[in-house]
Amino acid sequence: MSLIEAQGLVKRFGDFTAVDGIDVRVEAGEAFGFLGPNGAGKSSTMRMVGCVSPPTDGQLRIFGMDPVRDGPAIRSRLGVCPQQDSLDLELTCLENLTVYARYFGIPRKVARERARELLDFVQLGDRADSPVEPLSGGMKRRLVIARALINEPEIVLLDEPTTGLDPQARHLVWERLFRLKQRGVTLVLTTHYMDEAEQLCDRLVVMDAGKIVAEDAPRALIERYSTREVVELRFGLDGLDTYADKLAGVGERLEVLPDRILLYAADGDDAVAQVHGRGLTPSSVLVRRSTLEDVFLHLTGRTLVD
Ligand SMILES: Nc1ncnc2c1ncn2[C@@H]1O[C@H](COP(=O)(O)OP(=O)(O)OP(=O)(O)O)[C@@H](O)[C@H]1O
Repeated sequence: MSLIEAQGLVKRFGDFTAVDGIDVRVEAGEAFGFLGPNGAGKSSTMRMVGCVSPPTDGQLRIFGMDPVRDGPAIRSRLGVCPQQDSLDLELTCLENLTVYARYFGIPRKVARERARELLDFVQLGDRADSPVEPLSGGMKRRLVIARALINEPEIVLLDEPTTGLDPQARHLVWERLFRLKQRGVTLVLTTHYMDEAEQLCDRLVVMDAGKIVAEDAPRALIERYSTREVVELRFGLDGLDTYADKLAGVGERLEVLPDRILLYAADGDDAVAQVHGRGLTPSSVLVRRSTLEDVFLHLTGRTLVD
């Protein structure tokens, strides 16, 4: 049995359809991602899975149960890290965890022991008795992860786990999430960062405008929808379409963005030689590996982050 199973899942707000008939299966022990730009319907999906927002239509089963009928039973086995940290700023780090533990009816002594272990796990052991307010954004995010683990959940839902964090803080969060996965916890996360999706997810769905446009392992998606390498060419901002016409036939495909042209080719250096062979002199040339951003661009014609 899959831990999460959605079929034709729909969420509407009035006339607006935020989630438009998606099919998803999440298996035990995997890290599963919803990748898409702002407004794609990722959070709305997570809120349905978290049993805080009832589906408008379709089927949803979590641990084989119905989120509307069996919400409390499902929630007792879920850990939730919402997009907004929602910590109690006046309490200490430890108290934030022990107070949260009460919602699950965890005995006080057990809660305190677990809270201390979890604070160590997220590298906040030395902050147990400090107030939350002065913590950095990255520390607060790790505290929310610790809080989400207080009921020893089988699935942890993470809505944009590193949005707003600096690179170093993001890496610390990623590293803790890797550890969690190693412990056998199933992770379900949303992100609009393609590097986060590539780093963390075993499998993901690409979402756009409420629909799933592709599903697979990150590498498999890149192999299917992009080329091995990409050449980024800059010529100044004007006349990119004219340059694109002159580049017809170089590489397998090209995309014109507002500030650059992307040439998709198995061999980037070979493509660059062809660009020069056509008498073109870009102001900058960058050869890089394809990413999920290229997959998204190919599937939707738009970039993930504007
Ligand atoms: N309670 C609501 N009432 C009306 N519209 C909503 C509501 N919640 C979400 N929406 C709309 O549904 C769409 C999808 O929102 P959702 O938050 O699920 O997207 P998302 O992919 O998670 O993006 P973000 O990263 O910005 O949260 C958006 O256009 C949003 O404005």
